[in-house]
Amino acid sequence: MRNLSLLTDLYEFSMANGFQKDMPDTRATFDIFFRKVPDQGSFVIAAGLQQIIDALPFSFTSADIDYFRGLHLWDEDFLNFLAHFKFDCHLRAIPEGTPVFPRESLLTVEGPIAQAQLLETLLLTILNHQSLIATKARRITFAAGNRPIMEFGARRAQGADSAIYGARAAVIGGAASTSNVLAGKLFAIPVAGTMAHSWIEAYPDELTAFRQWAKYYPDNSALLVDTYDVLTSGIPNAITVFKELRASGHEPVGIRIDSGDITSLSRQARQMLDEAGFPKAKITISNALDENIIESLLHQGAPIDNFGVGEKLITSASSPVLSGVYKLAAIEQNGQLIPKIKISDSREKVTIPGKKQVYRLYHQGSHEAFADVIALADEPIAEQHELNVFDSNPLSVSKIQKLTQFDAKPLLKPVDLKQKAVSPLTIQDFSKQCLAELPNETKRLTNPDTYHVYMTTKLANLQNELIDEN
Ligand SMILES: Nc1ncnc2c1ncn2[C@@H]1O[C@H](COP(=O)(O)OP(=O)(O)OP(=O)(O)O)[C@@H](O)[C@H]1O
Ligand SMILES: O=P(O)(O)OC[C@H]1O[C@H](OP(=O)(O)OP(=O)(O)O)[C@H](O)[C@@H]1O
Ligand SMILES: O=C(O)c1cccnc1
Repeated sequence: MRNLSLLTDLYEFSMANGFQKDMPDTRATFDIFFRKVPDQGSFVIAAGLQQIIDALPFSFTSADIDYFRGLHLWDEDFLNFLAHFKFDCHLRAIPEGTPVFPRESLLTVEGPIAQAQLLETLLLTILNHQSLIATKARRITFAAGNRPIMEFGARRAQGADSAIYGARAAVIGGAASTSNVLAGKLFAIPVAGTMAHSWIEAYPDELTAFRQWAKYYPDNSALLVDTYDVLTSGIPNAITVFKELRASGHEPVGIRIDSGDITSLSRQARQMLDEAGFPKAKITISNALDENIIESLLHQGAPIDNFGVGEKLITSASSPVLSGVYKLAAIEQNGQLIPKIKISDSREKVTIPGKKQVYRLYHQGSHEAFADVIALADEPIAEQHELNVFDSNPLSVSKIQKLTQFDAKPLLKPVDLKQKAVSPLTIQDFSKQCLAELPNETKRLTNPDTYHVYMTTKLANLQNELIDEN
């Protein structure tokens, strides 16, 4: 495992140095949340917690300390603190795969303020990346209906980490497999693939190339049919080889089309394969696909069985940033909890103070979620029969609402840093169950209905008091 303890911004160390001198006994609570959902969707799929767990507890080696000393920024007292501190931060997090909404804490850190501050950048880089890609993958898998998505993005990912952890996140978000072998090995994800154009180009002709492939992989014969001409060369040659395969006792897998007008090519390919006696041969499509193209292709009636999706998924190309932030919510001094707020001219940027819990609210006795509510951690929400709340969106009309006949499930759970990793496919299943609980209209790809995130009146009052005080 790599040591990522230095993967942080310099200012975190500069602040930690001052905190350690001015308030060594102060504990702090920080929240991670985001304000906007990529692609104007309504939810984000939380992902990345396992890699945060893998990176903790963090500590510094003597080589790190020597490096810090060479920066000439901090005194020996602080270097000594960095060399010897005992990690004492406690994390609570919403489990990976859960759909989460703006302003909700996905993860909270409670610990000595200097240590908790040092975690900001590392935690954000992991959660922002994986949650972004899991969310994009979920959009793409929704568009594809029940057709499997193969994640093909490694070559176009922004570097090795994005390829590896992006593949993990893509599976959490719904991809069935990855072509990325390292991700397959590291995370026990199914690996899958076809062939590249180089295979066909390397042989004297397309038919020979297909025959050679069928010889080595008689049961994995997904032939790439667009190197020369799909309809006059690729499909007829594939059909010839499929007949030979069948004669030798093997059933062909299918074809992949990677260019041209996919609707007309897949339609004609389907007809040719059916007429040749191969109605079960699958048609796989790739070529800069995303959720919009996939939705359009299926709307046009293209008979596609599988999708290979690379660059637009692994980079979340249409919306490449999830701006999760790490904000101080409270400090604890001399046994007293003091809620903290960040005020801004922009209403959207005013933070929600205090140590909090996030609840998913269900219609009583059902699995139908209708809203979330952010509460102070010590409010007994689950036991209440009636709840007065405000919309947590500072841009909505601030009107009190009375909620009744609900069941409330707390989402933030204590994180065990020793917990064993579970497979991304298991997390995908969990994610699907959580998504099934949400109202359908909030899951539309375009203009989804808002899923309300409320805050309790107690929390809203606290926020208003702190705004008035500051
Ligand atoms: N029927 C269709 N409806 C909507 N989008 C399509 C359709 N057919 C293809 N596309 C998409 O249009 C884009 C076409 O891109 P491009 O022009 O690069 O492809 P191409 O020239 O056919 O292939 P290449 O350049 O890879 O040889 C791709 O994103 C592809 O997925
Ligand atoms: O388009 P993506 O969604 O990223 O899917 C992966 C792409 O990677 C391969 O292309 P390759 O690198 O061979 O280049 P190409 O675009 O010329 O086919 C493959 O043929 C797909 O087109
Ligand atoms: O296996 C494939 O077909 C594949 C893998 C990566 C990128 N493009 C295609």
